[in-house]
Parts: sequence; C-alpha cells; structure tokens
Amino acid sequence: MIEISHLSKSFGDNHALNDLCLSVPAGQVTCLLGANGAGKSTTLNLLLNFIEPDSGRMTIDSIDVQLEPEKSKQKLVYLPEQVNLFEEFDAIENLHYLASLTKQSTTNEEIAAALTQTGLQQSAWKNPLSSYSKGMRQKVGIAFAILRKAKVLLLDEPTSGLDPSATREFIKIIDLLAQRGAAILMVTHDLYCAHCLATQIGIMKQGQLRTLLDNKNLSLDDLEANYHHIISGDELPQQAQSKNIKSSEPELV
Ligand SMILES: Nc1ncnc2c1ncn2[C@@H]1O[C@H](COP(=O)(O)OP(=O)(O)OP(=O)(O)O)[C@@H](O)[C@H]1O
Repeated sequence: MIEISHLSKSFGDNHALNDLCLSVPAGQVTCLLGANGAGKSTTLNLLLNFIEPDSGRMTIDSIDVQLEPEKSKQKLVYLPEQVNLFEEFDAIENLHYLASLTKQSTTNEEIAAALTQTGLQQSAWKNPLSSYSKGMRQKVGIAFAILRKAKVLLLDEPTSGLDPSATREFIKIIDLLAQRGAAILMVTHDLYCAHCLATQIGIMKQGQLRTLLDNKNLSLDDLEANYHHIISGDELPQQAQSKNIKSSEPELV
C-alpha cells in the first residue's frame, strides 16, 4: 500500500505538487490523469526518492520513503515509459542481471515461469532486447515485478505507443498483478486504459489532485466528461456530476 500525506514540491516558483493526499490500497490499481505538467511524474519521482519533497510524507508498505529510502525501494518495481535494459542481452540474461542487482538468487525455471505469465512468446526469450518492441520490453519489466513479488508497482505512461492488442495484453497482466495483491499506481493519458483497470482515478491539474473518482459504475463517457470539465472547464453533463466522486479533497484513510 502507498500512503501519501500532504506532499508538496516546488521547482523555484513552480508549484509542481501542492498538498497531495492519496492512498493506493493493496490489490487495486489507482490511476493519475492530467494534462502535461500537472504533477504526475513529480509524484512518481518523489515516491522513488529521485527528488526530495518540500513537505509531506510518503510510505510504501508502511516504510517511510525519506527515512528508509533503500528499504522502501525494495518493496517496489518502477516501470518507466521506456523500459531500458541491456540491448545485447536476451530477456533471460536481463532478468538474471536485474535479480543480481537486488541480491536475489533466481533460477532459470523461475524466470521462465515469470516470462510465461507475461505472455511473452517463448521464441523471443533468447533474442537480444535490441530486437524487442515496446510491448515486449514491458513484459520483461513486468516479469521482473513478478520475480520480485513486488508489493508496489509504479507505472509511468505504460500504454503510450502500444497497439490495441498490446494494450489489451498489458491490461490483463496488470489486472492479474493487482488481483495477487499488489498496490499499483499508474500515471497515464490513456483514459480507456484507466477506465479498464482502475478502482480509483485521480485527475490532477496544476499540481493539485482536483478529484478522485470511484471507477465502480463510472462509464467511460462520464470519465471523459469529468476529465474535460477539470482540464478545460467544459460543462459537465448532469449524469456525470459527482455521483462517483469519492472526495474532492481526498484524505488519508
Ligand atoms: N526537475 C525539474 N526541474 C524543474 N521543473 C520541473 C522538474 N520536474 C518537473 N518540473 C515542472 O513541474 C511541473 C510538473 O511536471 P510533471 O513532470 O510532474 O508533470 P506531468 O503531469 O508528469 O506531465 P507530463 O504528462 O507531460 O509527463 C511542470 O511545470 C514541470 O515543468
């Protein structure tokens, strides 16, 4: 589980993140939407301890990110938009290498089992990563999350540039990982994917979480209407109004 409490970060005069409170429960996917510059990646960078907050607190599986950064990192796997691995290594070699970095001993059988779960076709396992598509690279990253039994997954725009079949496969795998108990925070511009996967969907603007929608019984049309209402000030149709808003000022549970 991820707990974010009153988190703020500025770059000079730019309030990139302003008093963010968000709880990402285990076994669920939480999505953050928002226009460019809304503060989504800043949120991930803070959770990864790549940058320091000005104020606020974050915990990952009850471990304080600032007080115990290494321990908190052990609980999570981060999948950036472009999964960069060793180009000349194949998938199995890359996974052995990644496991060794985390001082985890991993057998070929465990790697094969993880790759099978991601749906990466076996004929590709021994090909160099340089021949992989974005979707295939992502599967290697997800196999690593499976091997590590990661409690928390941070995903940065995972479906940008994926074709519809690859997106569908991605949704299936992430859904499976959530069912197994991972807390998943996904930053995305893909409303369709957010609607398919998320339990709760946050919409950010100018560093603030403007709404946190309960995705249960929320139609894709209502999600789009809420998104454009917040981002562009479009009028919100009657049926899309507030019925699924968990809280306009989300509080830590
Ligand atoms: N390292 C940095 N130095 C200075 N300003 C930064 C830095 N990182 C982010 N910002 C600024 O903080 C604000 C929030 O940026 P952030 O990258 O979090 O937005 P985002 O919602 O992830 O956008 P996008 O959808 O384009 O990825 C932006 O105004 C951005 O220019």
